Amino acid sequence: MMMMGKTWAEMGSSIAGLMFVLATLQQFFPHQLRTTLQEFLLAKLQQLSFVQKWSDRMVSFFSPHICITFPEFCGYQYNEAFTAIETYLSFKSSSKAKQLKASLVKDFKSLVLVVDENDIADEFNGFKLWWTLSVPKTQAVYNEEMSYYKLTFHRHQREIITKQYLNYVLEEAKEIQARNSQRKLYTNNPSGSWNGYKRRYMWSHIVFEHPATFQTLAMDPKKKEEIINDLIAFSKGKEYYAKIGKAWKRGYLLYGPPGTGKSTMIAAMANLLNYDVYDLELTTIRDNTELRRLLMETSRKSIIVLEDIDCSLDLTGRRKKMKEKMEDKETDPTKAGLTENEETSKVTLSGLLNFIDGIWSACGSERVIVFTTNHKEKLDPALIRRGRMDMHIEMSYCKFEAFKVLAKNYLDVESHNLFGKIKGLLEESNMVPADVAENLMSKSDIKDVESCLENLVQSLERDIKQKAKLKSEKNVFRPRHKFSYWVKFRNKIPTSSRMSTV
Ligand SMILES: Nc1ncnc2c1ncn2[C@@H]1O[C@H](COP(=O)(O)OP(=O)(O)OP(=O)(O)O)[C@@H](O)[C@H]1O
Repeated sequence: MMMMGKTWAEMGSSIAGLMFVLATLQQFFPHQLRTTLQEFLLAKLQQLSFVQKWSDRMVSFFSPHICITFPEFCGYQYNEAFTAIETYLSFKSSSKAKQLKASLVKDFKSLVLVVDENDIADEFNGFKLWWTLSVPKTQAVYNEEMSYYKLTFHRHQREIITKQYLNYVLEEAKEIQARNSQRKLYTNNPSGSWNGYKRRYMWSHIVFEHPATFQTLAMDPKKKEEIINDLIAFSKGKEYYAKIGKAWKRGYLLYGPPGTGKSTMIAAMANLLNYDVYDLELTTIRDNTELRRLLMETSRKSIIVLEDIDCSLDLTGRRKKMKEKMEDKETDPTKAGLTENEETSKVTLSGLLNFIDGIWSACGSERVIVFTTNHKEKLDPALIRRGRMDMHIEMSYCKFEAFKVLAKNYLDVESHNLFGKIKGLLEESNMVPADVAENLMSKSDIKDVESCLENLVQSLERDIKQKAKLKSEKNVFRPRHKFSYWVKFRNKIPTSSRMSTV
């Protein structure tokens, strides 16, 4: 093998040498001589490449080993086999490895050691095999090179490795992932920051640790049950979606005033389904192509969230407004108050529609898409029609059933003599769960149920008074414009009774 390596190295340098001579010839020799010499050298070069190609084939023919590679990406899509192998190797071989990395999982309860080596040996049914991790050395712009795992084994074990060992690795990885399940919260990097790096940097992530569950979510219990059932049916619906010929994904539109629990609901969904969350910031995305690439790089079993969709992108009026702004400021984006990304973002409504249910959206499955908005009426109907956003969920003001959940969460009480009064006040007021929760939070370490509930009663009473005051102010006739009011008023007075000047 050593000899073979030496021969290859020599052959490689001969080829490089010939290439150099060819390049030099072009500069210094007369045309006639140059052509003859060039033809001669090219023929030599072809002979050498031919020999090298055949020597490669001979080596692979006589080598007793077979290699399988598992790249990090297949096209634009993340290769989940890569992650599975990474998980398997990290946890399996940590007892033998000499270099380890430590990290904490599950609320600092346990320390996990993972392998930090590029060559790992493994054994299966008494056979030896080797894994090698290859990582690109450069981070060039649009680097097509990517990380991959290479598995090498003896050709006699081909059947057992391809049919049994690889399945075993995937199953083990699943189990390890379930045991140490750490869900992730991803956010897309602004175009500018990922442009110069490898594709893997399109999303950044942290461990997702939001504690909200449907149990702690304050809302009408019937509505809550309906949503839970819908989510569970979706997560078990692989065969159903295949049977009806629909991509396995579902859209939810959460709408309602601020503080009604839309973000809390998303966290509860993720915790119920055990999915990762991708928080997509539309305003930093350059164009529809980038949007599609982001989608391609999400994993299955995930919730893709577009919060405050009406604010993130005014899909109809925004570009016009920007154009006006730019014209005002003589094409200087900074003077126009636009960020660099705003200036260049070209995500369109059709791009977004394609993202949700275009042909690309079917690549990768078991995905939930959630839009949130405070103003449903502002959204383009095409964006939220049934089929795209399958379920429209109104998150509303806190009523008694929702209050009971908050009282249980915050004060550990299920009944109290103030509950009756609170029920009545909640019916009359428009207080959002966030404000109710704020009142129920103890200001000291000791949970004083009585004073928390009293606080809430007072707040509700204030809220109702304010509501009544606003209503009465609205009812008073108020001209929109003082001048027009007086013109209107004057016109109502008969001409005869108006003062006239002679
Ligand atoms: N329905 C709810 N159940 C339980 N807690 C809630 C609920 N609504 C609000 N809260 C509490 O209020 C806080 C703010 O709520 P959240 O961010 O989920 O509201 P939101 O509707 O997403 O608001 P925004 O529209 O401003 O983003 C939460 O951290 C949570 O503690």
